Amino acid sequence: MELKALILRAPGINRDTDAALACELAGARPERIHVNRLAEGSIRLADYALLVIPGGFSYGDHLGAGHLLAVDLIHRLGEELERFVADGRPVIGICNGFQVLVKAGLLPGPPRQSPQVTLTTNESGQFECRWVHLEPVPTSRCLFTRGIEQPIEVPVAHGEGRIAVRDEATLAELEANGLVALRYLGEEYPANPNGSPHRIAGLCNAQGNVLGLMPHPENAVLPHQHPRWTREPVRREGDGLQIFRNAVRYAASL
Ligand SMILES: NC(=O)CC[C@H](N)C(=O)O
Repeated sequence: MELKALILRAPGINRDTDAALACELAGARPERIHVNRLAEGSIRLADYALLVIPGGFSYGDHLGAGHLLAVDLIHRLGEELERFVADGRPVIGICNGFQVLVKAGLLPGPPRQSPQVTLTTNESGQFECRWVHLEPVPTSRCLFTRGIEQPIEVPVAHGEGRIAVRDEATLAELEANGLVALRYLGEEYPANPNGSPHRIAGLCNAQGNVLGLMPHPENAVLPHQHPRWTREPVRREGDGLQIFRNAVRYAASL
């Protein structure tokens, strides 16, 4: 049976069709659903195998990117979301979606009273838009990066992608618990586009079924999306597709 992926829509989210294409290429059936349809109960999150919170500028990035959509989700759909995560179903938040998951307390999770981790303005003080190299962390618990052994190339496009942690102990805890899923391949700007400590590009939860990342794997699924596609040996597909395929494969195994 074909697995259904829920691609969340909300005011200002703009990469939902890209995320839908990535899910489709990975073998799932994407449905782009507005947050209000879920909140009013006409659509149930529990009927889906996979949840994607795409990138964009939800609610105009007011009060900090992802903040208002996080508040919206927690207040209107908090229990459903927590159940979805507890059931082990895959959730991926991309860029603005990552910011939403962090600000909702779902990453690194479990929800805590006082957040230890947040995402804030890039060290450069400006919006950063370019392709970057990412290395999956082999010791991570993340199900989305399993089996990806080589660095991957995907684009970034964000203004608030720098991980900020409460203290060094929090950072050490993220590392020790296998919650760092992806790193930028290079410490210095522009390889590390936002100045995140430990080159962190993506975090997962302790169960490994929730991944948030600043880069956009959904924009690196087709060979010709790569900026050098005419100048390098022909690719079969974009590097980012592996992440979606892993999610679909895992969801099918549940
Ligand atoms: N592409 C995105 O999702 C951008 C996220 C957010 N609006 C930022 O600028 O940081």
